[in-house]
Amino acid sequence: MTWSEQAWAAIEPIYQSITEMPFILELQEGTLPLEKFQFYMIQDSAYLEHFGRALALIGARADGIDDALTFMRFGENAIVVENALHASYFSDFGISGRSAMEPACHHYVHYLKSTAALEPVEVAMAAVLPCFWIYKAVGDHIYAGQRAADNPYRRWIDTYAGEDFAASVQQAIRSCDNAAAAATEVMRKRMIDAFITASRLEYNFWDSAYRLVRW
Ligand SMILES: Cc1ncc(C[n+]2csc(CCO)c2C)c(N)n1
Repeated sequence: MTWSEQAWAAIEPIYQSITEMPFILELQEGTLPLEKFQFYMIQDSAYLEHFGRALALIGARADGIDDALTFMRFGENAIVVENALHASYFSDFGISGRSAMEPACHHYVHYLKSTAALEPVEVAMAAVLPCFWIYKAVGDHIYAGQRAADNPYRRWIDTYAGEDFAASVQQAIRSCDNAAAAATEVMRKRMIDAFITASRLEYNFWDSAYRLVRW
């Protein structure tokens, strides 16, 4: 079993719970209350900026030049996506300006940034992988199950079910598998633990948006 197969098996129950969350079900049906989507978008905008910084830091710390370039490009892309959000969704969904991070976003972002800065780089790579992989799986899941033709959240769904995104996800998985193959068993276990923690934080991010959890 490859490291990534092992990692996904470890978060399968978390992924299953994510697909059953009201936020995801209602996003798929197009019935998610606007206020909850707005909360999510505002928090995601802050998330993307800091996630981009964490990715760039992992790129700077990567052992090989290929991984350095891969993660620097991921970092750039996260900020480009953030800018695109501001340019399109924010006006479409009546959101303006930047907002402070609420607890779930704050926790997730700071977990990623401290891991990127202070943990071994392979652990940091594993910590950012759920962001790619869970979004891909959730995007495909929602895309396959959507019925409402006039879903107001359709563009969001299309973003993560697209081909370009699929290629990035494969690349992120490959980088982790390569790093794991060169690592000790203890390090591989630490990578799995980081992958599980970040997956829990993904769950929390959506759950807190649904419940509008503020400080
Ligand atoms: C909380 C949260 N987690 C993951 C993503 C997904 N995501 C954001 S940027 C990016 C690729 C970076 O190059 C991916 C996969 C998100 N939007 N919000």
